[in-house]
Amino acid sequence: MTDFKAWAADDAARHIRIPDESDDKYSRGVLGVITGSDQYPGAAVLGVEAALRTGVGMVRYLGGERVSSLVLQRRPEAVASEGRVQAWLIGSGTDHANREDAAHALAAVAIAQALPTVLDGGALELHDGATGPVVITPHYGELARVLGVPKDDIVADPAVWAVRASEELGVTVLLKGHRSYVAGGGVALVAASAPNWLATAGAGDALAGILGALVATHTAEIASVETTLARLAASAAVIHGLAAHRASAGGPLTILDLAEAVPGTIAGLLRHG
Ligand SMILES: NC(=O)C1=CN([C@@H]2O[C@H](COP(=O)(O)OP(=O)(O)OC[C@H]3O[C@@H](n4cnc5c(N)ncnc54)[C@H](OP(=O)(O)O)[C@@H]3O)[C@@H](O)[C@H]2O)[C@@H](O)CC1
Ligand SMILES: Nc1ncnc2c1ncn2[C@@H]1O[C@H](COP(=O)(O)OP(=O)(O)O)[C@@H](O)[C@H]1O
Repeated sequence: MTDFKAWAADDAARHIRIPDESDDKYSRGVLGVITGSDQYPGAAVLGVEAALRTGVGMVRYLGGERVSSLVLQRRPEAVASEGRVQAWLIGSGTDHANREDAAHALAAVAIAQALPTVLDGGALELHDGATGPVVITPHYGELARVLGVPKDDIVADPAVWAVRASEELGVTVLLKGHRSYVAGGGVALVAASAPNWLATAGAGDALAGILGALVATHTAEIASVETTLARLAASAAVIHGLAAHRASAGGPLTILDLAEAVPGTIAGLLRHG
């Protein structure tokens, strides 16, 4: 039985890259985002919103015309054209069964670039063709789909399945739930900072955006230290949970409220650990 280390606020605080005076938008990290679809355009908006509020040099959003337009309406800071990126976030708000859409073709090109990549939603299965370090962010139902096992098996022992999935697939796994289990690079971490109010549509899309930003701003560490992706994934879950608490204040929350709470959450972590 693997021992999971509890990942807390002070751990997450050590995984936030603070820009210094030599930084520019490229040196801070550019996150390429291929998310959303005509069926689920909101997922793209939520992921981009969360990534920008987590802190990144630039978000490059690549997707269909309608989704791009919604993303830009909400976040004119996003750049909707191809160019240099340091990391990818792919798949939130896409359907794994639809391999014909524009996003899928873009994703195939992206995963061949050997850059650190977050795979979510309909892109989880793309881990197979990826050439760089990958972190996948399934919920229990999605991990069951990816591994081809009954969802009840995952529900019965999520920690064991997170480790098994990481070993079988050769990726870092962030298995989402009330407790989120992370396994990869030989470490096993658990984050349990979120209120149950977070069980609401779009929460996972925001988590993927937060993680995408952390990954894009730590690419040198990811290349040199094998445990980095796992530590960033657990840190994203902690930031997500703490921002949910801040947005909730004991009551219901919306995901845009959560995203709005992310900068204050990070500032609090940097002040107090
Ligand atoms: N605003 C937007 O644009 C939004 C877009 N979204 C996008 O939608 C896409 C589809 O994602 P989805 O997970 O919603 O797929 P969906 O077919 O419902 O689930 C498949 C089965 O899995 C299970 N299951 C689900 N959740 C579970 C959980 N947390 N924990 C455990 N089990 C869970 C459940 O199984 P059951 O309960 O029936 O056994 C269900 O039948 C994806 O790309 C996502 O990004 C969403 O983020 C919403 C907001
Ligand atoms: N009961 C709960 N308590 C705390 N967090 C939860 C709970 N249920 C779900 N979450 C969190 O909410 C998010 C749900 O993600 P996901 O199922 O992918 O949602 P969506 O697809 O709607 O974006 C995950 O980050 C998960 O950890």
